[in-house]
Amino acid sequence: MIEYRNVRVALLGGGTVGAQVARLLLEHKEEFASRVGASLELTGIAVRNLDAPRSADLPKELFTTDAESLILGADIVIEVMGGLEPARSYILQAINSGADVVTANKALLATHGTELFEAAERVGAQLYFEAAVAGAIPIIRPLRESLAGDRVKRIMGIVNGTTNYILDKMDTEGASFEDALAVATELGYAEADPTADIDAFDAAQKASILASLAFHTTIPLEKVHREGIREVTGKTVELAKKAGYVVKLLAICERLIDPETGEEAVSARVYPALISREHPLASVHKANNAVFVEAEAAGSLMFYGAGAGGPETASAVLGDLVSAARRHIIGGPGLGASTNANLLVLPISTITTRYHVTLSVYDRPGVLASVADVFGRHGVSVELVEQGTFGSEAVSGEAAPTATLVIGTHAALESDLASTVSALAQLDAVSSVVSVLRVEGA
Ligand SMILES: NC(=O)c1ccc[n+]([C@@H]2O[C@H](COP(=O)([O-])OP(=O)(O)OC[C@H]3O[C@@H](n4cnc5c(N)ncnc54)[C@H](O)[C@@H]3O)[C@@H](O)[C@H]2O)c1
Ligand SMILES: N[C@@H](CCO)C(=O)O
Ligand code: NA
Repeated sequence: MIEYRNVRVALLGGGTVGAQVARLLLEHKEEFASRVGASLELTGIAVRNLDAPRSADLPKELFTTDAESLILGADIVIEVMGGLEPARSYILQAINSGADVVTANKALLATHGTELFEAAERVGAQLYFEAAVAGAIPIIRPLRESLAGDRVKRIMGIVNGTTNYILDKMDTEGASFEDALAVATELGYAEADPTADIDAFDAAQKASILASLAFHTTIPLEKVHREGIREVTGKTVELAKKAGYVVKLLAICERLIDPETGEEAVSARVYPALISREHPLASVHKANNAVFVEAEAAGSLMFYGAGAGGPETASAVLGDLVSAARRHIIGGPGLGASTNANLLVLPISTITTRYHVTLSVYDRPGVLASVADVFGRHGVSVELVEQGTFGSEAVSGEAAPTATLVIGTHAALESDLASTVSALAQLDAVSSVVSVLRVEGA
């Protein structure tokens, strides 16, 4: 029997992800030891409530509420607690006491990443975070290592499992937003506060991490344009379906030219968009994620798989743990990531894309002409107009027939589209602007 050296692993968090990390670590102890060349000893699991139900049957004596003592005795600390504090302080404590760190916490990395990476670099500690973006899918390591010798031009993908689950259920089963969210929460996909998913904070955090790695530039969270799926109604999904599209929450990070200076710049943005049903992203169902990466030399790459879930996310955490443990026993500093390209992050107003504007209009003569005139005056070229009459709306106390107009545009500048929409809302013929959705992936 081989006598392995011990690597002490402290686990912070025993929830959806943490319980599965602990289970797999204990179940495959021998395999981990032979793979790493050291025994990975789980020294404890820090939790808030010792008696909370767990998704795995784990030895009671491993649980503690004293995270700080657990960190003190650890070689590697895995943080799967979530939230900004005390996660930030615990990770800093771990780094400063000589431990390496594995985290799944995108909120923390997108908010305090610079501080944590600098702290790790100062002492040569390793900081791994594969689980923070797109769950089980290997995407951090490909960007940080495999593509480090290439120039990434564009990333487009679905990076939030919860919202994909909701939109998919609305599209395929006609489910209500609320019912689909309840199931996604039950299945452990949603964040502790699902607002983070619905309002796309989670996707924006992931876009900030992806763009920073891809473009070697710190992309602060507040520079990521963010729109969530709260406004996406059953009607929006139904109209999209009729027109041959599906609504997906997309994260897009790309290199662009700054129109003002002619210099290279970048954009990072997250919003619900229409994707043709023929596009590969249209067939990303349930809580799966998919990320397309376009690089100068490599060309187009596609990463697909489970974006959320306990065992799935635990797989990414454990992959990081194996890497960290191997390096821990060999010694030497952790992996760095360069951010010295310092590219400017462009505002959303400078982005060009196609749009579908859905209007509810009064069914009167001349409506189409006045709507088309507004688009023309703002320099937005119309590609298609579709009309369907349904419903009626009260005007000055009387019911008046209303029609739905869907106007598809050619590629237009975001700022021109925004002024078009404001002007449309002022037209007498327009009862309301039902939705404005970008069309991506053409
Ligand atoms: N659930 C997923 O599918 C998924 C996927 C990828 C990344 N993540 C990330 O993984 C992390 C954990 O997610 P989760 O779904 O397992 O969360 P969870 O809410 O199910 O579990 C959190 C665990 O951390 C413990 N905890 C929280 N605050 C604590 C504190 N102050 N002291 C001690 N223990 C504390 C809780 O007791 C609980 O055991 C988050 O950062 C999340 O964004 C989750
Ligand atoms: N709440 C996140 C977990 C995975 O990061 C999601 O739904 O994608
Ligand atoms: Na991942």
